[in-house]
Amino acid sequence: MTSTKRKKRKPSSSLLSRRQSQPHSQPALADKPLASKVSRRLIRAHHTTQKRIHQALRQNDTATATALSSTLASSGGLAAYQRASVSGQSSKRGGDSSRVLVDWFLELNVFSHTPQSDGHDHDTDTINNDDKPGKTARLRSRSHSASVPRPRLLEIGCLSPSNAIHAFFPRTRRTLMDLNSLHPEILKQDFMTFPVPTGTDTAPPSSSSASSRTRPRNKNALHDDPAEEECSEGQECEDEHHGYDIISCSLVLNYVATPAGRGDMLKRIARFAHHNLLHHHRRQRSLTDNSNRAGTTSCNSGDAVFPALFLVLPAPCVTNSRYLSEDHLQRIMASLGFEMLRRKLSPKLVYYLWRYTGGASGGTFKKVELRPGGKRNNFAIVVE
Ligand SMILES: C[S@@+](CC[C@H](N)C(=O)[O-])C[C@H]1O[C@@H](n2cnc3c(N)ncnc32)[C@H](O)[C@@H]1O
Repeated sequence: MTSTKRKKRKPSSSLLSRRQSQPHSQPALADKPLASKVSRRLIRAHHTTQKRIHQALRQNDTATATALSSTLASSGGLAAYQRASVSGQSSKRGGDSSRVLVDWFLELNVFSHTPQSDGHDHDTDTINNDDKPGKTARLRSRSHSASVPRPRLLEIGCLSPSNAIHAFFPRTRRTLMDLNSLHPEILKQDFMTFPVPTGTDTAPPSSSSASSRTRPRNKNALHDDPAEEECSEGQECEDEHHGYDIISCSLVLNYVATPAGRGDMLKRIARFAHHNLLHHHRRQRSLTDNSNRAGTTSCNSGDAVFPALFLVLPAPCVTNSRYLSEDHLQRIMASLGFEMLRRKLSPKLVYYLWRYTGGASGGTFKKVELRPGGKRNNFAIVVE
């Protein structure tokens, strides 16, 4: 008897390029996710080819590197990879890793309320026009007092500004970036060349200069955001110089092709966190001084959490690697000044919330075999 089973066709590179449309039009594609097998295959192939390109370059084999790069480009390149990742993020597939961060923030009392069902955090959203005044006022008074600055998010490797966490960080409080921007709000920016906030070891720079140094204008932005310039004279303009309270790096570290490149990314994240920590210390000192003068006590639950890093990796990177275990990752993170606050392991992903304490133990971490075994992967992080 002949089998009537029909083989599913792989999407050809021409199909992928047809699906690839003009810049910033991809969010519409997220509505039509690729089949999960297809997206997994695409993601794996992209990672493998990138790794081979780096290996070839290391061996000065430019011919192979060029050939591999054009293969990657002809199969859709980064845009196809991102589309496959967006498919993985679709709610039908249980994607959007940021929901875990939202749960943790609510649990840690970083936010005292859930955002409105319209997806806007009315508590902090200064650019919302169709808000009912009464509701906004109630939420505001429940949460932020004038002395508690609103937290700011930096998201590395962002595919969409509509994930769960974004409802808590309105546009004026978030910087979203990616090597390839899929949305006008997302900066087309390599995090590794994004300026570290200045004044890391000194007093904070003046608001206007810091603003231009730490937040390059989004060339893709639809319009300038007036709230960015809203600090009036004499008012402490926290957001202009305090950097980022939470850095999200979800499924980005594993995108970096080399172990040393991953270490460099973590080191750079630590520099951003360090800048923010100094700000928190300064603010805490001034709050304590004010409280002492007024005979009151003040506290902010964000101070027990921020600056922080939300890190998400494919689970096998830590559960089944020859070169990285969770203990080893903790040692690396401690060397950079991070302590683990929360951790969640799902069958596919591992999520972490790390608080930056500033107490970096230092040291270097080479690629050393920790767990031998034929069925293990080679994911590694090298800190030099
Ligand atoms: C698998 S996607 C992850 C998307 C999303 N954060 C998630 O959790 O599903 C990885 C993204 O990281 C981006 N990326 C990798 N290295 C980057 C860098 N140095 N700077 C900015 N974005 C980067 C890639 O362009 C890609 O879109």
